[in-house]
Amino acid sequence: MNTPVAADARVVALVPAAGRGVRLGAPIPKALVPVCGAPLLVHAVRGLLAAGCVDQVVVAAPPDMVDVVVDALSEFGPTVRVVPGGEERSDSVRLALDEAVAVHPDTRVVLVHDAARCFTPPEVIRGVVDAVRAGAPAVIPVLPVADTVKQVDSEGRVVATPDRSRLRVVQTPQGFDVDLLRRAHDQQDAPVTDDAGLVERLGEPVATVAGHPHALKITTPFDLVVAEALFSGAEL
Ligand SMILES: Nc1ccn([C@@H]2O[C@H](COP(=O)(O)OP(=O)(O)OP(=O)(O)O)[C@@H](O)[C@H]2O)c(=O)n1
Ligand SMILES: C[C@](O)(CO)[C@H](O)COP(=O)(O)O
Repeated sequence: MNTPVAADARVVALVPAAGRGVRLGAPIPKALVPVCGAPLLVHAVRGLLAAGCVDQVVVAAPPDMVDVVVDALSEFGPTVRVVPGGEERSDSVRLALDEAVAVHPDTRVVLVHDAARCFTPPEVIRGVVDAVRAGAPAVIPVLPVADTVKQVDSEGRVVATPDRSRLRVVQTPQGFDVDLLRRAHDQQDAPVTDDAGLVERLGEPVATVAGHPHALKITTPFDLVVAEALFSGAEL
């Protein structure tokens, strides 16, 4: 554990939103696709700020659509900055981190939150921030696995059945001590699907807190239907 972070230390949320959304198959980048009356990205930023523990948001936008994203987020004013994203998700995170640290060198806690998890409940966001503030250098929200999971080989043949009680599904936001996240990204040597994965490669501990089914990642058209059904009546 690190020393607890001062209660007034700056918390910045990085929002990678530069993906194309190939699996969703929409004609525009996924972060700009409307759901429940607003683009995914707008819901995601609104949710972060509504949690009451995030001081600044830095969004990584599709590089050819920075102006459109700035426009879509204009309601939030200077609390939200937009930078061009990169080729891979981790590139987008690194570029947003560069911006956050350049603009606010006093940042201590960094969240990394998928635009695609746009209905993440505030208690999940607060749970992650509280755990980092308490001294955990890396924190991820997780859910237990409901199905049996098999490991297969390249031909699709089952090679193992991992013990389900030790498996977790990982969500965002993932929270980090800023220096650890910087170090993890500076030393990235192979592709990775989440930021905690980079921290694990450094041999540093990653703590877990409770995730929530509503923090689902909108990935496919089915997920969009689920999100509309779950949240269209909600006050967003
Ligand atoms: N180069 C990239 C790729 C992804 N992301 C972001 O990372 C988050 C999680 O990625 P995912 O849900 O896989 O989005 P896409 O990469 O857009 O989806 P797909 O893989 O279907 O194209 C999304 O908010 C996405 O916008 C990003 O900022 N930069
Ligand atoms: C970061 C993440 O949401 C944790 O589950 C996930 O790994 C992102 O994966 P994607 O393929 O970039 O959506």
